[in-house]
Amino acid sequence: MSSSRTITFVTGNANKLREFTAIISSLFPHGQSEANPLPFTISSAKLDLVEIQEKTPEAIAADKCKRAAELVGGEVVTEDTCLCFDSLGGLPGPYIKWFLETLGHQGLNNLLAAYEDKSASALCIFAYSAGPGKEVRTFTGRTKGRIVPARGDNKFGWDPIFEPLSSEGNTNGHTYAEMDRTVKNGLSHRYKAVKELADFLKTTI
Ligand SMILES: O=c1nc[nH]c2c1ncn2[C@H]1C[C@H](O)[C@@H](COP(=O)(O)OP(=O)(O)OP(=O)(O)O)O1
Ligand SMILES: [Mg+2]
Repeated sequence: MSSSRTITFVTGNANKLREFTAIISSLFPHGQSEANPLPFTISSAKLDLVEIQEKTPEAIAADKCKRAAELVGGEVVTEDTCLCFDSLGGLPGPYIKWFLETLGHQGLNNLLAAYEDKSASALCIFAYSAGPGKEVRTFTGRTKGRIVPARGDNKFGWDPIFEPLSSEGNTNGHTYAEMDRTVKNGLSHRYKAVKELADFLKTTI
């Protein structure tokens, strides 16, 4: 496949795009050339797509991807991130964006004040479609951790309040926000989902 193949990542979130680009490049180390390690070009479209209200994140992700393919008229990926609190039966889940915007880091901690169990998981679902009307595939990654009072740089969403379990990798007890980018990008929910996506894309080259 020539490098004219373009996959468009449709997202309104610049941080997601930055992490996705870093992670997927690391997963195609022997692509076209050192300068362009990917066997396709990643482009991005900064569109804030409507997200339907559904219980399963896969259903939300698949619907968003289907509409992205129609808008772009070609090969697309979209991504949905959930933050699931075990004590709350998985909520806020796909609605974390609005909970974070409204409550902030302290308010999210407060939601768990009544519970001893602060465990949570970060869930990432990438969805891929080859084009308008084509089947949507989803790829899921989950990293387990717990919700803590904010620590580290406040640069990306709920990173300061999510401390991955030490069993997830070389965490040093750090929150996502306290980690070097390369450490987060080696153990994150996003890394695991992009790994699945990359394994699939390798079968399409
Ligand atoms: O690794 C992450 N570390 C910290 N926070 C994160 C991460 N990944 C997503 N987030 C935040 C962004 C948004 O507040 C919510 C997910 O909502 P979500 O709809 O998937 O993202 P979005 O609307 O910002 O971008 P998009 O246009 O791709 O839907 O969690
Ligand atoms: Mg969104």
